[in-house]
Amino acid sequence: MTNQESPSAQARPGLPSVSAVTEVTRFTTTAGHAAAGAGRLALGAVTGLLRGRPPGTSDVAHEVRRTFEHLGPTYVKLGQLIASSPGVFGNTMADEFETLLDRVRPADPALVRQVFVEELGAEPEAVFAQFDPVPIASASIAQVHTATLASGEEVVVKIQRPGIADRLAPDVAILERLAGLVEMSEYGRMLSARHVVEDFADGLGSELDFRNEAATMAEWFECLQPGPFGDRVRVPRVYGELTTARVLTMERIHATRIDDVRAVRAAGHDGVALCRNLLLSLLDSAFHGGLFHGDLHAGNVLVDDQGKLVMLDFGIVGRFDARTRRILRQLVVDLIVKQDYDAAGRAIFLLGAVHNPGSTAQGGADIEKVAAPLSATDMASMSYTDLGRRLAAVAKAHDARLPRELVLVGKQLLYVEKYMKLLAPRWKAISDREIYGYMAGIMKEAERDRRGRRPASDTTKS
Ligand SMILES: Nc1ncnc2c1ncn2[C@@H]1O[C@H](COP(=O)(O)OP(=O)(O)OP(=O)(O)O)[C@@H](O)[C@H]1O
Repeated sequence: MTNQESPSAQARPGLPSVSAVTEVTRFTTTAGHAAAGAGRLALGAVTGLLRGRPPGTSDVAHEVRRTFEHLGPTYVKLGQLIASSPGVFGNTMADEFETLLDRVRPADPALVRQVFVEELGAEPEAVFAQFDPVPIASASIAQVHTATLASGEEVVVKIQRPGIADRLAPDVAILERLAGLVEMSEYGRMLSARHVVEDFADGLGSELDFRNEAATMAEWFECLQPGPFGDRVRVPRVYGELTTARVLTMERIHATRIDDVRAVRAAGHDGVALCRNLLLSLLDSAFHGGLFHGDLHAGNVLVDDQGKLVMLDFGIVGRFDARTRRILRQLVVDLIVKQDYDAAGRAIFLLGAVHNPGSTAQGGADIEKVAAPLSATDMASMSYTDLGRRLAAVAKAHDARLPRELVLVGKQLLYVEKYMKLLAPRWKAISDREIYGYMAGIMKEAERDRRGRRPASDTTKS
């Protein structure tokens, strides 16, 4: 989209002030981004969103979505978060951004083919018995083609978008500057926007090498196997000999997206069981495996015909070392079970989130104000947006910045919240027997940690 095609930001209701847009645009131009003109509307909208004024009309949402798509992978990822968080960004935006989950405009077919040949040394038709040049899905980093092996097995071939590494570098420069602006807000400061962008940049190299993704898929699956949820999840089988830095060949999964409520119900799956399994596998991989999926948007969470969750796209993951896991276990017990908010304040301090020494004394009382009302509610009906606002106020008072991994877990909980509202709106997670049992187990481990014994279920080392 050219700038002339873009509607003027001033003319649209619900968009941020002209000065905010100009301010952000100045940064995009300084960073030398090729699409800086087209970025004005998108970044203006982001500024509006951060100020709590999301575009409310569908035509504005449509323009912003098109601009995000045009601007490339980083903005597509941001758009995927918007699509999956109607509670934060509103239904109009979430619905419009839906296509960014897996229906982004495909890249030039000749260039895609060139990537494949550079990686595997032959044309796709020479490698596979059948290869479909029209992708079945196309998202931020890659597009996905179906193929059949000579043995007859159906596979998908994930091919990296051509030239993506070159497009990401200027995006990061813009995001770094934008993060500086975002940190002027309470929310942005608490979420350590600059650290999030730094980590994002650090992680890009790894995400762009699909061999890392293949290894992480196996590691994630293995880390859940010792626990009770290992047989409720799946990852596609990877074909190592047909996988390189920019091509990932794996088993083709025939399954339903978790947010396709009608299809999930028609297949006879239990919405409560699916949400419970997703939540518990997230908690168990984080608490015990030390490795959790960091991008649970609906394009990446499928339900197979057995009712198992099939997780795709391990490009973004979070990791907790053994010490952090111990502190988190203690934090859960202090907050949810004992409601000992002073101890919770100390745990948050230990996580490195609080930078203002001496602030922990008041911390317990402040945490109580945020956490106490939660014990009377449940996860499905709780508003994470309200919770976020209350947390931001406390964080401001204590100069707290959440570690990147906690921000990432929080983002996954927003996704889980969305699926709960769709599939199990009346389910009370807090009084669910299995979740209660799981939490009781965490409590016992925290007690063992406290006595200095290493819990048997700690499956990874720090
Ligand atoms: N093994 C598979 N079987 C069937 N479909 C798949 C498989 N892997 C990926 N897909 C489809 O391709 C889409 C994009 O794949 P993937 O999420 O791995 O790409 P990406 O570019 O890394 O995406 P993202 O923007 O989420 O990071 C998925 O949402 C899914 O629809």
